[in-house]
Amino acid sequence: MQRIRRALIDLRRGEPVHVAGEAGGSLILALENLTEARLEQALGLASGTPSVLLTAHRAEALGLDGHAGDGIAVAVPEASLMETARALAKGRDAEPTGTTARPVTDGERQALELARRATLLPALLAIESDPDRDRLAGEIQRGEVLSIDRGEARRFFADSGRHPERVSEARVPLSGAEQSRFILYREADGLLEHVALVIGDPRQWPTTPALRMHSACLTGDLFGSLRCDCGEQLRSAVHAIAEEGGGILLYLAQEGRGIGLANKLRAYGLQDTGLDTMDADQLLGFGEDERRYDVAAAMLDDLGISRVRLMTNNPGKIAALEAAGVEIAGREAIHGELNRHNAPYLTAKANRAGHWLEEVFADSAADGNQR
Ligand SMILES: Nc1nc2c(ncn2[C@@H]2O[C@H](COP(=O)(O)OP(=O)(O)OP(=O)(O)O)[C@@H](O)[C@H]2O)c(=O)[nH]1
Ligand SMILES: [Zn+2]
Repeated sequence: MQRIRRALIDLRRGEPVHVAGEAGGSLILALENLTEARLEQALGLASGTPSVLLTAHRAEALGLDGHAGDGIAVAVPEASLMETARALAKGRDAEPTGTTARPVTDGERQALELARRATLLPALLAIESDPDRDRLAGEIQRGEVLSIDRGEARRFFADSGRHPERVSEARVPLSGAEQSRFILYREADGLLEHVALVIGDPRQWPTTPALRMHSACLTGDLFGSLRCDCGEQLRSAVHAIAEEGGGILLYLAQEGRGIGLANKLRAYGLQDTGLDTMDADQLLGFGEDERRYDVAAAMLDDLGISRVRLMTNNPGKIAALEAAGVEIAGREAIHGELNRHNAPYLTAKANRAGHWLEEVFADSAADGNQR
C-alpha cells in the first residue's frame, strides 16, 4: 500500500513510475508535468514504443472512440511526443497525432487510475519496457525508479474509501449552530480526510435525522464563488439542520466532483470557451461524476446512523447511499440562488444529470417577473 502511495506522489512530482504487467510493463509519466529533460531521461531508460494513454471519456470527446473500452493507447512518434504532450495537457483541440490507437492493457488501465487518484490530468506517457534488458532494471534495483505491480494497484483501488478511521474530534460552535461537533475521519490508505459535522445533541434529534452530504468546493464554500451554488448550500444546510434540532453534515474531500481542484480549474477554463460542466470534464478525461460514496456510508455506520432524510437535489446521491445500505426516508431540496455566472452550471446539472432544480429556476423567474 505504501508503494502505491509513493507512486501517486512520484507521478505528481513528474517522476516516472514503472507499472509491471503484461510483458515487461511500461514506464509511465504524467503528461501534465512532462518536461524535455524528463522525457529524454525516460526514453533513455525504456526502449519500447512510446504511447499516450487517454481515458475512454477523453477518447470519446476527441472522436477516437473506436477502441475506447477502458481507455486508449495512441502510439506517438518520438519527434512529436513533447508537442503532443503539451497540447493534450491543455485540453481543447488537442488530438494526439499518432494514428495507431489500441485499447489499453490492464496495466495501462491501472496507470490511468493512478493518475486519476493522484488528481492529475488522466493522460500519461507510457513507454513499453523490458526491465531485464533496459537500463530501467538498474534504476529499479537502486530504488531510483519505483516499480509497482498492476495487481497491487488494483487491490489498493478496490479497498480505498471503505475503512475510514475516526481520528480526532472537538466541539466547534458555528454561527447559527452553536452546538456543533467536528469529527475527522481518515481513509485507511492515509490519503483523504473527511469531516462529519454533528449538529445538536443526538439524543434530541428528530427521529429520522437530516443529512447533508456535501462535496468540497474550495472556490464556492470558502470564497463564495458565483460559478456554483455550493457555499450557499453549505451554510443553509447548517442553519436548517440546527433549526430543526440537529442532524448531520458530511463534508467530503471530493473537490470538483472528485476530479480535484487543479482539474476543476482546467474545466472552468474550458467552460469559458463554451463547453458545459460535463463536456469540459469529459474532454479532460473524466466521467460526469467521479464521486463514490462508500466512505460516507462507512462514516454514517460508525456514527450509528442508518436512516436519514437526505438534503440534496442530486438523484445520484440518493441511489449511491441506498446502494451502500443507508435507508433514505425522504429528500429535502437545498437551493442556492441562480445568477448569471452559475446559470449554465445549474442548467447542465438539471438537463444532463437530472438534478431536481425546477424550483430554483421557477423562483428566479418569479423574482424576475416581480421586478
Ligand atoms: N468538475 C466540476 N466540479 C464542479 C464544478 N462546479 C462545482 N463543482 C463541484 O461539484 C461538487 C458539488 O457538490 P455538492 O453540492 O455536494 O453536490 P451536487 O452534485 O451539486 O448535489 P446537491 O448539492 O446535493 O444537490 C463540488 O465538489 C464542487 O467542487 C464544475 O464546473 N466542474
Ligand atoms: Zn462549488
